[in-house]
Amino acid sequence: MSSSLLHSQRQQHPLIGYYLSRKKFSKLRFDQFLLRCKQFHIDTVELTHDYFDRQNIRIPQLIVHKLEDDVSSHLLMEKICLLPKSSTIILDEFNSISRLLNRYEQYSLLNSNKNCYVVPPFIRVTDDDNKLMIEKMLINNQISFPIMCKPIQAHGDKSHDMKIIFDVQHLNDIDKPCVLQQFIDHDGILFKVFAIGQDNYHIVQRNSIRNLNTYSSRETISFHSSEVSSSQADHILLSTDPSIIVTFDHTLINKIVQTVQNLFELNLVGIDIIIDRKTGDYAVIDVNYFPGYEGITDFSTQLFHLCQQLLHIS
Ligand SMILES: Nc1ncnc2c1ncn2[C@@H]1O[C@H](COP(=O)(O)OP(=O)(O)OP(=O)(O)O)[C@@H](O)[C@H]1O
Ligand SMILES: O=P(O)(O)O[C@H]1[C@H](OP(=O)(O)O)[C@@H](OP(=O)(O)O)[C@@H](O)[C@@H](O)[C@@H]1OP(=O)(O)O
Ligand SMILES: [Mg+2]
Repeated sequence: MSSSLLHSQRQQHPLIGYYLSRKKFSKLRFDQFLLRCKQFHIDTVELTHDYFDRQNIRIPQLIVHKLEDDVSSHLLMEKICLLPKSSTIILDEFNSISRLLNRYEQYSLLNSNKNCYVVPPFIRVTDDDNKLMIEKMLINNQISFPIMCKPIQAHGDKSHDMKIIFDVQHLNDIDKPCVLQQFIDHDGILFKVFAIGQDNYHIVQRNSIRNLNTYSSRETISFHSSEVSSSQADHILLSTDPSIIVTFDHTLINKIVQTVQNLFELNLVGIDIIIDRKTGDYAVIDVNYFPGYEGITDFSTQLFHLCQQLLHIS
């Protein structure tokens, strides 16, 4: 076969572009996804901030990304936004992702369609709000202590430093801007729902913060989310009672996933759910785009199937 023919055949292969941090690449074992693409004659290319500035490049039919909040990511994002909508599918669309980047907006959107779940009551605190104003907002929104203080920004390095505040006297401990949210006792069990496209999700159970109704100290507790809800978490706040068993209703979770995915229009999404031990309500406490998928052994295969589906190839 002549080299020019080989070249033109190669041009026929679909092309997937990807942009992930080194850490994310290795945690997801993304090399296995790339290998699968190769086996199925799908070309892949790692995107760099200047990829689209180069001559004679191929435009990917699909882009898989988890862009960071840095200059390279921003430059690349600008270029991707200029691509014709009809030529490239973006996994996931920036517009969809932007709906959850601010925790207050994320919770407000969740609140707009909550027929199968609740969102623990929350308020937004800006740099301009003083203690008195915050106290008033808490009362108006029927939020009682303890409360969670979460950075307003939902993703990135500085977004996972949390605090639990136990009384009004400690309201000065909050870091603004933030969201203050009612702490819900949930028997120290968290359900992480990892979706990979529509109608394909996995439920992973993790340890979480124990019930605080009998917690005696009023001192503010600070922690990083990963200390309490990652698979390796081992924090004094975690539930240590192995006799507590929390079961969940599959049908309800199914409904929650569908509702949340439709609201945010995301393929790669993680939804964190706790069950209120007093009311039995299912509370959505966090929505993450392109999460870690830890515990999902064949993530690369499932991502590959999603790409095939989106590209209409099999
Ligand atoms: N309203 C709440 N009531 C009780 N516990 C909560 C509440 N909100 C959060 N938590 C606990 O705090 C942890 C971190 O909260 P959250 O999921 O909002 O943070 P995050 O930084 O967005 O986490 P992730 O790393 O999963 O993105 C949860 O996993 C859960 O254990
Ligand atoms: O790395 P991990 O496995 O902890 O994945 C976490 C992921 O970090 P990564 O994207 O750098 O992997 C986080 O992203 P940023 O908010 O920091 O952007 C966020 O999505 C967490 O919810 C994920 O934890 P999970 O919900 O899956 O437990
Ligand atoms: Mg989160």
